[in-house]
Amino acid sequence: MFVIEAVNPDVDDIIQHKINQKTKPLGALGQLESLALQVARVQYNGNQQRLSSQLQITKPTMLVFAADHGIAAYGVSIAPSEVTTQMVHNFVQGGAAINVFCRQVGFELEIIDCGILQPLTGQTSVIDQRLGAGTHAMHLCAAMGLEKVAQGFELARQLVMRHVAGGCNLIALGEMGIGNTSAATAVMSAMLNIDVEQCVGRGTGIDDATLVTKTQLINQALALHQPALVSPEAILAHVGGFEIVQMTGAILAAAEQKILVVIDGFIATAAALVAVKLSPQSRDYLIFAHESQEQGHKLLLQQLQAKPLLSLGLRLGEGTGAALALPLIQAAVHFYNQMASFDDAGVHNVV
Ligand SMILES: Cc1cc2ncn([C@H]3O[C@H](COP(=O)(O)O)[C@@H](O)[C@H]3O)c2cc1C
Ligand SMILES: O=C(O)c1cccnc1
Repeated sequence: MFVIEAVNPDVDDIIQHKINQKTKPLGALGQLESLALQVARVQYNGNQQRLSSQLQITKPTMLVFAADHGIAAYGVSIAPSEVTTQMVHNFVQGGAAINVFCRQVGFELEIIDCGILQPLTGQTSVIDQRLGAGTHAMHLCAAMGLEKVAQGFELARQLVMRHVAGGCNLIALGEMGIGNTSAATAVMSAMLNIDVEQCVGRGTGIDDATLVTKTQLINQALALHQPALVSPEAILAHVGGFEIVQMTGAILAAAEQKILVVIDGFIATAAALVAVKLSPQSRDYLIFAHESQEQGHKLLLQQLQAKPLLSLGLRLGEGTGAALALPLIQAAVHFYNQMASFDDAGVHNVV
């Protein structure tokens, strides 16, 4: 369905040489160097002619996908599902952490209702891409039908294509959905065939008793659907969520459009895992912003061979870690564009 090409590696050596010739000891900008290489690979895509143009990040856009989860009614979170809608309202008012950080770093922010329980009433800036009023409780029946996955992918693709047509060349993905660390855990466990106990965590900060319930319900869901979990799409349908589906679609669409995608925390990384399973080529376009506090995130990142830029002990989601990573991505772009080479600066004799 998505046509995704890996980045063309033909000018990789030239890019790496340019980075190596900057006036600094070899490798001294650490992870910013691999980040600059990644941005340059994506933006030049093997094209010699393009090498003379500067790297640039244009209209960086944070897409926050919101949805509710049936399992949230069974005691897996610190908050009830109503808080999802309340937080979406907060996003619209500009008062949430993601609003603050997006304003600070220069991200455009767009909120997408993928299926919260109670849609906001009246005229709002929220994009309506609803797949339902929350998913079904996954430990009792499939979270959604398979057709919702295809529908969600297509809605996300149209959304990303609109942004690319408007001049955006970097998107970041965040989410809001009470209970969605449960869905992301189930997706991770099913995709990787790893025990739930190794994937599950405390989400927004649940206590020991709630963690026991959460683990048990996720195990129950996976046992119930086991025979049907035959493909990434089937896993999304049975134990995923509307926002996880649309984040997966947005990643695939961004890779199709050959633009960079910044991945936030555990839930967004679970969507990235599904996207990379569906299209290994999409991995080239992904920047992993941070390692969150969620227990399974480290293992999930390892499985994707991802080395995140930040580790701040965040456990919020919303795209907050991805927002905070934008200045680092810009720093990589700026050093690549602006730093003098040894020849330019007349600096020599560095071994
Ligand atoms: C007030 C509030 C604001 C949030 N903003 C993001 N999340 C985060 O917490 C949820 C996932 O955690 P769990 O699976 O434990 O419910 C998601 O909505 C996520 O974005 C929030 C959670 C709360 C309570
Ligand atoms: O890592 C995340 O994305 C995360 C962790 C806890 C709660 N919400 C999101």
